Amino acid sequence: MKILADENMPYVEALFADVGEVVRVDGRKLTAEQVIDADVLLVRSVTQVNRQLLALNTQLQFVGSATIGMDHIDQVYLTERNICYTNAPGCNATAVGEYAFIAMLELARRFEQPLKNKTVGIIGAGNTGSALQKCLQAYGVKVLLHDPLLATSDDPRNFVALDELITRCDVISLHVPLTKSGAHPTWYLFDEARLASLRPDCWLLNCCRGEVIDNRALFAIKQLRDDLKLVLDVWEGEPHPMAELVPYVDIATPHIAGYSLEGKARGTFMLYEALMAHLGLTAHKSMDELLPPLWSQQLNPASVPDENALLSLVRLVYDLRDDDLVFRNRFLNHNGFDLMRKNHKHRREFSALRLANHAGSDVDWVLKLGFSGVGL
Ligand SMILES: NC(=O)c1ccc[n+]([C@@H]2O[C@H](COP(=O)([O-])OP(=O)(O)OC[C@H]3O[C@@H](n4cnc5c(N)ncnc54)[C@H](O)[C@@H]3O)[C@@H](O)[C@H]2O)c1
Ligand SMILES: O=C(O)[C@H](O)[C@H](O)COP(=O)(O)O
Repeated sequence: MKILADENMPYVEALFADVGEVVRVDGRKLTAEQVIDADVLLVRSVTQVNRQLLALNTQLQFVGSATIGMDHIDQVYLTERNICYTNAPGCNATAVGEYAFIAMLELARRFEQPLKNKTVGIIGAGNTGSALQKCLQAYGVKVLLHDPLLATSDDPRNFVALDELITRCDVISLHVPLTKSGAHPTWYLFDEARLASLRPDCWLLNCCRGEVIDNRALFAIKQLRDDLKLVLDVWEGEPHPMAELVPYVDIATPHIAGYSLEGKARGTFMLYEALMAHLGLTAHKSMDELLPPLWSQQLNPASVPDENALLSLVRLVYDLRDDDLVFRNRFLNHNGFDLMRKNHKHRREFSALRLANHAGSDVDWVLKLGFSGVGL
């Protein structure tokens, strides 16, 4: 069995080598000729899996994408061809939730506006939106949710209309899939009119797909409104972000919000489990065997963190400023965006750090954020 796998997907050999021959490929440049004799295709968000890519292949039986987003997979075509396909829902949700939370703490410090006093609106309350909600609520920040699909499901949470969320929220974080059709399309959800309606001093974060915000309109509005603060991990037209926009973005990264080692390992592992099920085999490997220990696994904090100390604590796990700096220095280089993603040193999630022997303080909320505890 020939397994074609993106070169930037970790742990493929560890999990798939005894299922078949693993061949690594550059997912962005993958051609129909390379796919001709593949039985299994393991991709990331940069590979368009469609009629054109699979034109020469008659034996493909399984496509796995180690991502949450599915906008690069032509699901109708794969169904037509009777090819089994899957993604990895939720694999990097914690990473994205923690990224957005850390980004808010960074803005709070930089602009001297405590996060604790703000109301945060989450648009799209699925896996990544809920992971952010968990962090914010653990820290005691007021959260409003907008998700028209979940609002009409049996989800017990309260949801508000989009316009109400925009009117009431100081911070807005986007967590929707990119869709162009259906009852609630998200393509340019934040167009010129919506951007213009953001509250004074609003912080806008996009960790889902670049095209959910009209980037030209965003650039135009930033010329007029210095009060808006922006965190963009995703960009319209990746891998070529709009160069003029970058200097106006307060935290800018190359689509790596989901790049925790745990998230990446979980993504590959979910595909391993799905392929084994598809082949009728038992998945006997475990994800825990894959992850190395954190450089420092245990910390004995001096006091329960206030917002500044909390930021210092989360920076131990992930210093977002490093990724922002690298992005500004390199995004205009040839192939810069993709190289930053390829060479990204995946961070760890909060759970990799254990807080120990805390002197009788209430650390419950820190644990609820996702840190582990020892002897607390
Ligand atoms: N930056 C990154 O590294 C990164 C990582 C993971 C996911 N993503 C992107 O984020 C998206 C969301 O991920 P997720 O795991 O939360 O997905 P999810 O499917 O768990 O949740 C998405 C939610 O959005 C809701 N939704 C759909 N249309 C909406 C609309 N018009 N308005 C409001 N809500 C709407 C859905 O009902 C769903 O609950 C993915 O599709 C992917 O494109 C980016
Ligand atoms: O949809 C997703 O899961 C994310 O956008 C994911 O982090 C994209 O990363 P990639 O597959 O391009 O490595």
